[in-house]
Amino acid sequence: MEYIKHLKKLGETLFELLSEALGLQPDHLNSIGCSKGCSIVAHYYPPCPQPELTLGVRKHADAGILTVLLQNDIGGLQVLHDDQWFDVHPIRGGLVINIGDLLQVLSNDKFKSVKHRAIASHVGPRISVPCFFSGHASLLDKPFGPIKNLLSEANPPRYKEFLLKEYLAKFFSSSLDDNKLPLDDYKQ
Ligand SMILES: O=C(O)CCC(=O)C(=O)O
Ligand SMILES: [Fe+2]
Repeated sequence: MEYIKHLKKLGETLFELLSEALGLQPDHLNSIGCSKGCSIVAHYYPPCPQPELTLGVRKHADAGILTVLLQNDIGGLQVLHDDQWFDVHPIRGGLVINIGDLLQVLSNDKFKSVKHRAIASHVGPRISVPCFFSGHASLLDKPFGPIKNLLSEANPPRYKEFLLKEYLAKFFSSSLDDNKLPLDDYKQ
């Protein structure tokens, strides 16, 4: 599909920029497989007669590395900042880029994953199409943790190394209980 081809190119460019922002060589994040493993999901939120009683998608941060989200013009996506929810107003032709938990780990907390949710609405349908970059499949079996070039005595690792397949299993079995996040087990 044409859109996927463009997404892959966009992903590579974003990871180049993010590498530079971390003070790394521009190809660093691409070279460790960050722009691979891209999966696309389509959400369809029908109009809701009682939106105050429910949510479209509950509060969460994306489990992967980076998310590129396309949405139609209905709106409903909100991000949490300083304990307040802010609407992410749709911009025609615009894409929303979200940092995921795994980029938070790779960057040793320099980049923070963003908590977000989708609220329900009387109007609709709302359609959103996130593309999740979760990394090359070969990353699944190797120890995963903050990028070593970023670490120093002044910037010690904030996470111990873990296996991605264990982390992903934890993420997908996590409950609605917000008090414990899948990454908490690896913080140090
Ligand atoms: O529908 C949206 O805008 C958000 C969907 C989402 O957060 C997700 O699929 O992870
Ligand atoms: Fe999400």
